[in-house]
Amino acid sequence: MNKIEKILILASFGGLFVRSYGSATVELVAGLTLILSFGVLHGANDLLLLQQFKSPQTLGLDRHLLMRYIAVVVLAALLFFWLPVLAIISFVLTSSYHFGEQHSERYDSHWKALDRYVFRFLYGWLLFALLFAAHQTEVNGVLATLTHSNLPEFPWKRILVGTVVLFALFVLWRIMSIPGRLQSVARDLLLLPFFALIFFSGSLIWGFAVYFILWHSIPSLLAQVQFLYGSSELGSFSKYFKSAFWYWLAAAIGITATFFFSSSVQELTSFLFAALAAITFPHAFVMLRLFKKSA
Ligand SMILES: CC1=C(/C=C/C(C)=C/C=C/C(C)=C/C=C/C=C(C)/C=C/C=C(C)/C=C/C2=C(C)CCCC2(C)C)C(C)(C)CCC1
Repeated sequence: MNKIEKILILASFGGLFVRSYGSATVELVAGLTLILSFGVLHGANDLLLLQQFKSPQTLGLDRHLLMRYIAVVVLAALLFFWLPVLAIISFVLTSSYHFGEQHSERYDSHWKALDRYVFRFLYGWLLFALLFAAHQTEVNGVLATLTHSNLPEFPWKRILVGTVVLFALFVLWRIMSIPGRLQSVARDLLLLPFFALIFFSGSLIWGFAVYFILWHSIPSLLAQVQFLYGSSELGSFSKYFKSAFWYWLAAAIGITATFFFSSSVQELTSFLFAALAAITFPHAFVMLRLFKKSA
C-alpha cells in the first residue's frame, strides 16, 4: 500500500467519524460540498485531456471540441427528460465501468482485454450494489422521482447477494486460477468490506461522497495531473486548477441551481444524480481514453 492509499484510508475513517458525531444535516452539507468541489473538479479538465490526445502541441481552446462536449452533456440531460428509464440504466452501467476502471491501474498490461473489461465492470457494479443495498428505500425513492413513475420496489439486498456470487465466481475462475493475478487485485478485494462499512454506516449522500471523492476523484485527479504535466508536484496541481477553473465553476453553479427546485432531500438527491449523469457520459469517455493511453 503506498503513501496516498494510507492517507485515503485514514481520511475514510475520518468520514466514519463524521457519521458517528455529526448530524444528518452536517453529513448532507459536507457531502454536497465535497461532490461540488473535488468531485466536479476531477472532470473539469476533460477538454484539455481531449486536446492532448488529439494534438499535444495545440495551445488555446479547440471550439469544436467544446461544442461537441456540450452537445453530449445536453443530449444526456434530454435523455433524462424523455427516456428516464433508459437514461438511468445507461448512467449506472457507464458509471459501474468508470468506477471499476479507477481501481485497475496496476493489472492492465498482463491481463486479457475481456477479463479486464469484465473485472472493471463487475467491481464497479458491486460497489453500486453495496451502496443501493445499504439504502434500499431511499434509492428506490430516488429512482421513482427520476422516472416520474411507480417502478417496482427493487430488492437491492437480494441483487447484492447475486452480484457477490457472480463476482466471486469470476474471481475464482479468471483470477485465482491464473498465476500472479490475485496479487494485483488483492488490495481492491480487501477494500470491499471497508467500502461496505462506509456505505452501511452513513447516509446515502455521505457514503457516496466519501467513496466518490476519496477513492475515485482524488486518484483520478492524481492520474490526470501526472498525464498532463508529467509530475505530481504542487505547481502541477495549481496549473491543473487554473485551466479547469471556469469549467468547474460553470458545472458547480449548474448543479447547485438544480437544488433550488427541490423541496425535499429525496428530490435534491435525484437532481444531484441527474446533473452528475449529464456530465458523466463525456467524462467517462475521456477517462477511457486516458487509461488506454497510460496502459
Ligand atoms: C469540460 C466542460 C464542462 C465541465 C465538465 C465537468 C465539470 C465534468 C465533470 C464530470 C464529473 C463530475 C463526473 C462525475 C461522475 C459521477 C459519477 C460517475 C456518478 C455516478 C453515480 C451514480 C450512478 C448514482 C446512482 C444512484 C445512487 C447512488 C442513488 C440513487 C439512485 C441512483 C441510481 C441515481 C462544461 C460542462 C462546464 C462545459 C463544457 C466543457
